Amino acid sequence: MTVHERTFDSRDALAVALAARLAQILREAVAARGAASLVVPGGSTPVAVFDHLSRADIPWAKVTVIPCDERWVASDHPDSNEGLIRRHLLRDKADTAQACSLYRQLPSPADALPDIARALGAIPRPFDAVFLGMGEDGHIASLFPGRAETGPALRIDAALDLMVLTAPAKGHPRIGLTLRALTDTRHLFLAVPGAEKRVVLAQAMANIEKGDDRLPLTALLRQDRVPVEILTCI
Ligand SMILES: O=C(O)[C@H](O)[C@@H](O)[C@H](O)[C@H](O)COP(=O)(O)O
Repeated sequence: MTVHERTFDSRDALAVALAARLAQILREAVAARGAASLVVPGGSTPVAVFDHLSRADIPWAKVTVIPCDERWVASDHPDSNEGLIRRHLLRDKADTAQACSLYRQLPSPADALPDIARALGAIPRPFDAVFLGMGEDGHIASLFPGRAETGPALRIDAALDLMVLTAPAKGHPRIGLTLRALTDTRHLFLAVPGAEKRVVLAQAMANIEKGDDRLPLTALLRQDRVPVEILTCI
């Protein structure tokens, strides 16, 4: 377990710093390997980061952006994470970047799993950067506490990259990357904006010592595949 934490005075200061760090990683990745990959979260946290990052001078045509998870809706649906990426990140200087869609026009995520797994498998690994948010219930991506699907998806040694949430308590069915896939990266960033989330982060950290795995966030912090760079703000 390796965790580095930086605290910022505001959400925008956090977004500016994270966007600059991601831009540097992507630029260096393209220079070194001719291509770059970036996994990003949905929700509200990434919007300011995307807006700043979309203005960075990067060979964006060589960059592939992958949602860490997706709600089972088309990209023009307001709840779509791919739609969020296209509206806020793949514009301005970043309009030539590639988006890897985790959605297919099929009845359920399970129907599309083989095709999406094939598309994801075609992206060189490890990813260059994974950027995650967190929920106040300690979830990351679509790895929710207390859900039957989460246990197998948190096993780092499991040979699966994707997990499916079929009948969520509320909202849409989902598909998402497993902890194994989320940690198969050169750099991993976790944004934790606001006092409430910082309380949950502290609890997740404390749970490591207690061997309490109820929060998926604890499994992310405890793994030793990649250091977790945490950015927090009040
Ligand atoms: O698809 C999603 O909703 C995200 O991948 C999810 O895991 C998100 O990171 C958290 O729910 C935090 O969301 P906020 O940034 O809106 O607090």
